[in-house]
Amino acid sequence: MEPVKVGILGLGTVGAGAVNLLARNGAEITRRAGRDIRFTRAAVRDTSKARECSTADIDIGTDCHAIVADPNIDVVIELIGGDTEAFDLVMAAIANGKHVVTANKHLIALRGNEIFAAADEAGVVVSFEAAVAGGIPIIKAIRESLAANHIEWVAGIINGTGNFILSQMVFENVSFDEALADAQTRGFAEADPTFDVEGIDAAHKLAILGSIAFGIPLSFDKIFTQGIRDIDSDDIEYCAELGYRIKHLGIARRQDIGVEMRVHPTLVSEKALLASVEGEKNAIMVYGDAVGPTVYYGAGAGAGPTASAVVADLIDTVRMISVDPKGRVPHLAFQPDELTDEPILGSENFECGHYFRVQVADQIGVLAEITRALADQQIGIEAILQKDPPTEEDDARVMIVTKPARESSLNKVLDHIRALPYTRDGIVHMRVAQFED
Ligand SMILES: NC(=O)c1ccc[n+]([C@@H]2O[C@H](COP(=O)([O-])OP(=O)(O)OC[C@H]3O[C@@H](n4cnc5c(N)ncnc54)[C@H](O)[C@@H]3O)[C@@H](O)[C@H]2O)c1
Ligand SMILES: N[C@@H](CCO)C(=O)O
Ligand code: NA
Repeated sequence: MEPVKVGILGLGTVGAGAVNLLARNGAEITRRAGRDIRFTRAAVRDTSKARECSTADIDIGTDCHAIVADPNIDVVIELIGGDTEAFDLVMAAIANGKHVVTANKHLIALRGNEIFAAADEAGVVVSFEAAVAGGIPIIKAIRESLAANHIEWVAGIINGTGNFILSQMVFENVSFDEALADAQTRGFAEADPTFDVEGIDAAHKLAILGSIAFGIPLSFDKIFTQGIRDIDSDDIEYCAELGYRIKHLGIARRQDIGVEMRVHPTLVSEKALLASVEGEKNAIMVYGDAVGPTVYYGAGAGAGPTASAVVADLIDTVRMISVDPKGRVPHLAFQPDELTDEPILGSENFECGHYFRVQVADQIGVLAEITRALADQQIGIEAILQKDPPTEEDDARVMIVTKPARESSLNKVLDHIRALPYTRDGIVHMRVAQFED
């Protein structure tokens, strides 16, 4: 049989990784796919630039549009990133009847609904395993292996750069900016690293996870998103004393009234599995009603791990080229006409434990006032810690971890505390993970 001919858009970290991987494992990949796979064309910005892969057998040019229009190309791999040019190219590839593999979570999170509708219409497949948690097979796990479950929640560390920075701050005493620069040098960070530190990249990935877990359309713009920039090293210390690590998590969770979709710094019990995930590693927990909690751990970024997912998608694509489109795994796990518009809840409806730090004048009765405010809202206390602040010696810092409570109730407590005469400005609030593993 003729080899499957593949065109690659972009030969950066992931593109070069994919070329190297196919070159290294080509014979074994053919045994799995049932056909030879060849990278025949690639488009790059600068043809004179040295590449991290051999390009001897690849026809290299600068015109992505020529590749997506080439009748000799069966599959297009999009690895240029972004949601503008990449969108036009993916849509053109689909219109030309080509299957597409992409690692671009930004593109899928923002434009996936349109892309999948066009792909279904054209009878082609758009695969995106590499887009969420790089090499960890989380898309396949949720879409296929857990397909019999009612999925109740998904929670995970889904940005390697952010987790790397937090690990460096805790264990190496490195500053935020130094750790970020290190992550950039190592090739984990996005082209625009604010996507990593402000939680946007994690929100892109959570949009995809929530959609395939719950059967809802991609809803990136409704995700509550906070990054890691404002995490204070004092809170890292206090939380450690209380038995928690601060991790940046993406959480998608069902409630009776809708779906929570949130990305934020989260206190995780130091005994929980996610607490021990360090550096650029990712880990995702998925809770299905039949299977219970499951965990997926591994490299969420980098050339080799991401290429692992890209090439696996390519093999899957080759295997199903001859399959009736109606018999293929649906792009968003549920049949396209079975997606439901469940409400995505605002933060006032989040239900979880809460951590807050308040600085007060150190007077008799202050702590009693704070705990009374919590009791008035029926919020239980999990732990309390009191410390002297680094400077103002007549003040005290009080840190409280609550039992799970609706955030609107917690906000009433914080408003009450803020209005007390002895409360200083700047209450710190973070949410606490409440899942068991
Ligand atoms: N690096 C990772 O660890 C990782 C992991 C998962 C997903 N991703 C995603 O994979 C994609 C690629 O990431 P990367 O790390 O390889 O980025 P990269 O910056 O290393 O490579 C992208 C390449 O595309 C080229 N390019 C951009 N526009 C082009 C155009 N119009 N024509 C030709 N070439 C063009 C750039 O010059 C660059 O060489 C992104 O969507 C990224 O979010 C990356
Ligand atoms: N910048 C991303 C790359 C993988 O998607 C991260 O750090 O997780
Ligand atoms: Na993946």
